[in-house]
Amino acid sequence: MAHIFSLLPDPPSPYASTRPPTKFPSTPAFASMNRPSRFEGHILNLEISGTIPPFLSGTFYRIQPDTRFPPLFADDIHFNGDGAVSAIRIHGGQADFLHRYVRTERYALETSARRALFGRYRNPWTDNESVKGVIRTAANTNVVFYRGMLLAMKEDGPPFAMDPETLETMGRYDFEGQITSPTFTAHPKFDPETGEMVCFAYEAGGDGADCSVDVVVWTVDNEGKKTEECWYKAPFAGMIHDCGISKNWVVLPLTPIKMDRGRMEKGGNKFAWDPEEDQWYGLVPRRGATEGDIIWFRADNGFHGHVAGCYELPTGEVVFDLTVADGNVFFWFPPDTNITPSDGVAKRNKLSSPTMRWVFDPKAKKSAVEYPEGTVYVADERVKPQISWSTNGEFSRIDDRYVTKPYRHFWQAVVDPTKPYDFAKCGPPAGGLFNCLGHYTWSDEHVHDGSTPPASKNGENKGKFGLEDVYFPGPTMTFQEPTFIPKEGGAEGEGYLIALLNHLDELRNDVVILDAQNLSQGPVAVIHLPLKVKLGLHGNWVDNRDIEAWKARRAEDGDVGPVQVATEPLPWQKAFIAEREGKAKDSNGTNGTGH
Ligand SMILES: C=Cc1ccc(O)c(OC)c1
Ligand SMILES: [Fe+2]
Repeated sequence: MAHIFSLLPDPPSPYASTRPPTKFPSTPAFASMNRPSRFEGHILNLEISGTIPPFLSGTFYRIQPDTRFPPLFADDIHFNGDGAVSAIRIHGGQADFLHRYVRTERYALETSARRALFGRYRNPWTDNESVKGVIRTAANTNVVFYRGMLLAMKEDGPPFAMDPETLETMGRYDFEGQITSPTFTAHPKFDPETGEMVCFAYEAGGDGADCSVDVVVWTVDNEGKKTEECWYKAPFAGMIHDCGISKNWVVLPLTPIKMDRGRMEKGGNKFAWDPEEDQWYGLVPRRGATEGDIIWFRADNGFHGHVAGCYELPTGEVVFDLTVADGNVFFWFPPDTNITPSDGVAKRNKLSSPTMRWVFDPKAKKSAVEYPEGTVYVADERVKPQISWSTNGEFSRIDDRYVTKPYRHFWQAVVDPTKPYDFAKCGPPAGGLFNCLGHYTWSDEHVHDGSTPPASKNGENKGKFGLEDVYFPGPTMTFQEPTFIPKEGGAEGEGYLIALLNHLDELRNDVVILDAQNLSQGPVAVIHLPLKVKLGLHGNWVDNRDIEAWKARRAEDGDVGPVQVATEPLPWQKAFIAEREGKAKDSNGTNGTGH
């Protein structure tokens, strides 16, 4: 309940215009579960209902945007908030909590100024002059355990390395100088057979804010050495948020929300939804690729969610499963014409978001098409989903030991609008009505391990394609992305599911742990947080043995040694500095030898 004083207008004051803004906007982007929390801290021994299996020993890392200063623009969006990482440590049936911001460059500068300096989401033309040339990422989308560090990542900039134990930020990470692109994905994938990390970046050609169509895909091997790098041209400057990897291929879903430099220079949005544009899928070889090896497959308009599985059929075709919504999920990036943002929210809440299976043929015929920014290699035939499972969820996760392989199980945060919702207590469901957790099991004929034929192709094949096991906790709660915890030595999908639960009435979070094979029976344990960590994006479970083993390897006398963070500005920053110095010389005339 808002305190009465917060409802009053600020009294007139002669000083009001000389100080930075002191309040967050009263928009939905800053309300309910998304009202900034802005704390850091540690809680020893959280309250628990039920019983955490005693053999679970590890940390559930999570990240959420949590804006620190009232934004420069009152219509600012959730995705522009500063990355804040939670670590829920589980050991011996007990749980502790640690929560800290990622110390990005943005964090440091805004702290010194005690105010917001960076403007709109991924639009440097809206920034304070003093931060031009600064890496502006908020590192707020994923936290990935990588070779003994925790990488906080957002797709508009490089990752930042944190200490997995203390959550102290060590600095920007450039893979020991091997990766210096301006942008880097928040969804790298790990090949469980080879230990390789396959990762990519889009808008990667220039300074990371110039709407370039350059896409790059890398592999970093099990020793941390970059072994593959290949650059491609996309048909337009859109978003490529997640990816899929099979043994030999990478799939890059290009979503029809489009950047426009002219719009950005005028202070507008980074992206606009284009309802007329296709959804595209780039298929590239994982090894030895050259620019012309990409095949861009086109399909009817749709909005990509997150990827479940990706693998190859015995015939060599590539199966790619992800949720695809039938409209603009990011309603805050409306089309340039013909729609008002409020229209957008209403429509978003009516979208359906099934899990679609696409099957791409690496031998598909393609043509080189000349685009203004370069050659794009487009498949001659359009594609359709092979099947569409009406799961109506998002944030698909699988048993990560099955990345690249035929898999059977996936889990999602699920929207079931037929279940009761207590609007009086909760108001509109911030972040979407993800009121259920779902476990889905593909039936035998849809697990193509070589023993069963694929389903009919390119049909309008909609419905259920296996078992559904769904948990609905009640009318005042929604879920965030679930993460699978494998049971040691267990078969695929045997283990637990862990997720943040939002109490929309109390504005507080719990952490639920469920038997991954039996969600509908409800949690085996609920860890109660005494506060709200907000709505976040992604998380990962890291076994304590991995944390300990890497701690030893990263010690001064360990075989790998301490993490080496970036020591030099990125190439785009060096070019920016050189250009600025050049301009300064030209304008003040001190360079007498100049041209
Ligand atoms: C789909 C999630 C998504 C995509 C782009 C982002 O910048 C982001 O920030 C939190 C989140
Ligand atoms: Fe994501």
